[in-house]
This record gives sequence, structure tokens and C-alpha cells, in this order.
Amino acid sequence: MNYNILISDPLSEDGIYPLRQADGFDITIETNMTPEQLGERIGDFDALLVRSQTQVTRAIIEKAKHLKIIGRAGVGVDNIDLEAATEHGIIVVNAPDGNTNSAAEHTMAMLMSMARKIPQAYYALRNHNWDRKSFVGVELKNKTLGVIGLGRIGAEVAARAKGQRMNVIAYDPFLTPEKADKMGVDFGSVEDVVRAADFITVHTPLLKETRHLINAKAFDMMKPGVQIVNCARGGIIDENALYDAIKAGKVAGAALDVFEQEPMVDFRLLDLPEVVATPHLGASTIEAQEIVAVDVSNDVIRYFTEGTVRNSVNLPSVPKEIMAQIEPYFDLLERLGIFLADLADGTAQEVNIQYSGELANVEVGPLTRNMLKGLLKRYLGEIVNDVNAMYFANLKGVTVNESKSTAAKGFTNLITVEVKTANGTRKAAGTLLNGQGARIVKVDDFLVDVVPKGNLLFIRHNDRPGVIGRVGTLLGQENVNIATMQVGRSNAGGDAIMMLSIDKPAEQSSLDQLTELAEIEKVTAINL
Ligand SMILES: NC(=O)c1ccc[n+]([C@@H]2O[C@H](COP(=O)([O-])OP(=O)(O)OC[C@H]3O[C@@H](n4cnc5c(N)ncnc54)[C@H](O)[C@@H]3O)[C@@H](O)[C@H]2O)c1
Ligand SMILES: O=C(O)[C@H](O)COP(=O)(O)O
Repeated sequence: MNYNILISDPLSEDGIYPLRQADGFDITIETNMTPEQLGERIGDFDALLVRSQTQVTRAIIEKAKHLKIIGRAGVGVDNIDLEAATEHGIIVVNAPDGNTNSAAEHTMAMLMSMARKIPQAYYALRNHNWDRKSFVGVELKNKTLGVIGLGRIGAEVAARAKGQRMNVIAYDPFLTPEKADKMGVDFGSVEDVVRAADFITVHTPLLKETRHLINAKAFDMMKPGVQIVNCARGGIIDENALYDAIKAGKVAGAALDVFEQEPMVDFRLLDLPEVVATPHLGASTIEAQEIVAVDVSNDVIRYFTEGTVRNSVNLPSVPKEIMAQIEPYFDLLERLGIFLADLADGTAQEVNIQYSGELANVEVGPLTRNMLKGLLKRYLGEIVNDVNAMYFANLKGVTVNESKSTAAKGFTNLITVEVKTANGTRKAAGTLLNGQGARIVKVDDFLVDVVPKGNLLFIRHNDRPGVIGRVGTLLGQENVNIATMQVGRSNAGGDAIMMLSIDKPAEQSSLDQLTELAEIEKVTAINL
């Protein structure tokens, strides 16, 4: 079966070459769809590739019955409802650094165009107006550039500005005075930056915290004649406040690549001669478009062929070497989750998972998510996957605690999962035995050695002579063949367990008959 990929924004044809070359993918390119058209089509697709144009809203995601992955060929994912994607188990990947250089170059081009009024002069000249008086600019040299958001693009811009012999002052929540020193920039708060700068450029994502970060109050603090660049996201600068600050003569220039509403509908700012603008072209170079499309294409291929991705936005990413170490445990963890969901009396309220042995030294989040997937699938069905397992755990009020210990009681690794419900606590521990695959090695406090596959019967009983025979006989009469059987007890004559693997699921009537045996306390059928 081929996977259906929809590309709904213009992507570089060279960039999607990996997808065209790989086996098993059918590509549909349909750009310029209305939200209604996208909503009608999206149900047919397993993957969606976009840039910033397509609005992947909750309404679209709710119609995307087969969608497993959304690839954003670029950085910003503010056009994708990440919460809705996560809830629906859809992984979102982006291309975090493919357009860094292009965006930084565009920022510098905008800064210089603004400082030297190049677009305005060109516009006059095109209208056959040889005007050498109206377009006197200012130099960058020895001026201070304030950079707000010193991430990938901000840092590249800062380095280039230093090449223009500018002083740079920056604010970023992750910036420390030491890091700033190493980069040769001054360190300051947003207020310090805004007060000190002759030119300001913003390079943050658009978040709740950064929306209108540059507002009327910030403009009040700025030096008269300040010039401002936004090649990050519309909305970081309050456009109304910018308009007022330009009109008031406080701001001498603005260079905007991005706008609060795109495509633009309100052209008021562009009527001001101080404003230069481009229609969101920061990443629009042949090089950047090829790299970002290659990056997301490769993640889509990886996802469908290996089940891994490099640049997930809604799942923490795990380095390749660590993934190689933990991936063999994925299946065991999912099965431990299913096992405990069947064994537990009621729905989970708290889950404690302990990683002992070598796994104590690595990132185990993906393993915990696989265990939760198995556990929650039993209550919530196949909608649960490793992307949304943690979301559903939170939604259902299940507390999840992870702990680690390097001591693994003779195993290379031992993973113990404890599930607490309103009616008690059940526990199971599993491991991978060298060359022999997955095993459950402990259930509650009883040692066992069970392959976690197929149909199992877990029987709690009193340790009395003849009980094992009676169970065997009864199952035989019911035509249920026992493949393996393990027994364990706390002490002679005390609490005991039987763990049977059987060749076909036992009928409820057989389970009822087993439960009626005098020594049997409880029979649980587990289907892995
Ligand atoms: N115009 C374009 O075509 C274009 C192209 C590429 C990227 N972008 C946009 O540029 C922005 C930056 O991209 P990037 O690749 O550098 O991202 P990045 O994640 O590397 O950097 C963003 C930085 O912003 C910082 N930040 C977050 N909240 C902040 C706050 N309240 N104040 C100050 N700093 C804050 C983060 O700590 C981070 O270092 C994104 O919004 C991206 O979408 C636009
Ligand atoms: O966030 C980004 O990567 C840029 O804004 C580029 O957006 P685009 O892919 O729509 O050009």
C-alpha cells in the first residue's frame, strides 16, 4: 500500500526529489486550496507538507482521519495547530535550520535598504523622477543594533552586523553575559536593548509572550530616529503602535517582511514613505527552499519506513545514538502497558515506571510513551499513539512518574511498571534477554519468565496440592491447549500464581469455571 502525500504550498521540486525517488509514496500537489477545499480533501492523505501559507487548523485536523505526519518546510509552525495535531496523534516536523542563512541575509538586505532608502529611491526613479535630495540615508557603522531573540537567525544577523562594524546588544531568555561575551555582543534586558539601539531587529517566534513585544510602551522608550526590522513574524511588533510611532516622528524607518495578517489586507503602513516591505520572502531563495523541502521529505520517508523522525516539533527529539539504544525496547514497553491494563483492577490513576541498568543513563521518554500507548489503548482504543499518549494521560488525570537506577538485579536492563487504580496496585517488570527477546520476569512480587505475546492467563490461587492439575484438566476439557505454564508462590501453602500461555483465547465460560474452583482467587485473561 502506498502512502498518500499532499503538498499544499509551493515546495521546491528539487527538494521533494527524495520523496519522488522513494518507493511507496503517491504525491499530490495542490496549492491555493481554500480551507473548505483542503477540509474536503485532507481525509485522503497520510502526510501533509506545507510552508507558512496553509493554515492547518483544528477543523482541518479533525477531518484528517488518516493523517500521521505534517511536515513544515521551514521554521515557524504558527500556522499549524500543534495542540490539535498532538491530540490526534499527528507528528509535526519542521526544517529548523534550512533557511537560517537566507533569513539572515534577507534581514541584512532589509536593514540596508531601509537605512539607505533604496526601495523608495528606486520607486521614484522608475517614475522617471531623478531625485537626489529626498533619499539621504544613515550609515550602519558605529551604530548600535538591538537584536531581540538571539537564536539561529538572530545570531547570524548579529555576526553580520558586526561585519558592518555595528555594536550589537541582544536579549534572549537563553542568553547569559558569558555567552554574549563569547559572541562579542552586549547583554541586556528587552528594555536595555530598546533604549540603547539605533536599529532594532526581532528574531523570536510568535508566542503569547512575544505577541506585541514591541508595543507603544516600547516605542516610547526608544531613541528618536530609531529604525526597526521585522523578518521574523507579524505580530511581534504591534502594527498600530508602529504606525503611530512613525507618524509621531519617533521611528524613522521600518523594514517589514512579515505582517499581522498574511496575505496583507491592511496597507496603511505601506502608505508611509518610511516603510520598506517584502511579502514574506525571508526564506525565498533557491538554496533555502531546496534544503527545507529535502529535510521534511526525508523526515516523512523516515517516519513511514523506520518510525523515527529528526525534527519533531511536538515530541522531544532524541539523538540518533540514543534512539538506537532504546528502540529495541519499544515493543516490550508497549506490551508491558497492555499487560498491566488487562491485569489491573480498574483504570490507571498513577503509573510509576522505573528504568534500572544501562537505560538509567539515557533519555527514556520515548519508552515511557510507548508503555503509556499500550496501557491507554486498552481504555481509549487505537487513537492512542506515542505522539499523544502523554497528552491522553494528562487529560485522563493519570500521573506518570519516571525513576532510574543503575542497579538492575543481574539484568542488563530491567523496566518495572507499577499501575495504581482505585482498587489496588499491580506491577510487572520486563527485560530483553540477550538473543532471546522480550520477557516479563516479574508480576507483582512473583518471579516469572514469560514471553509477552499471544494469549495469557494469569491466575492467583492458594498453594494447595492438586490445583495445577485441576486447572490443566479443566482447560483440556474446554479444548484450550496450554503452551507454557509458570508457577510461583510466596511460601508453601500461601499465595501463589500461575501464568499460562494458551494457543487460543479462552471463552468467558472457561474463565468462569476456573474461577469457581475452590483454590482459585482470580483469573485474568491477557491478550498481547
Ligand atoms: N521571514 C521569513 O521568511 C523567516 C524565515 C525563517 C524564519 N523566520 C522566523 O524567524 C524567527 C526566528 O527563527 P530562528 O530559526 O532563529 O528560531 P530560533 O528558535 O533559533 O530562535 C528564536 C529565539 O527566540 C528566543 N526567544 C523566545 N522568546 C523570546 C522572548 N520573549 N524574547 C526574546 N527572545 C525570545 C529563543 O530563546 C530563541 O533563541 C521565527 O519566528 C521564524 O519563524 C522567518
Ligand atoms: O518560518 C519560516 O521558516 C519562514 O517564515 C518561511 O516561511 P515560508 O516557508 O512560507 O517562506
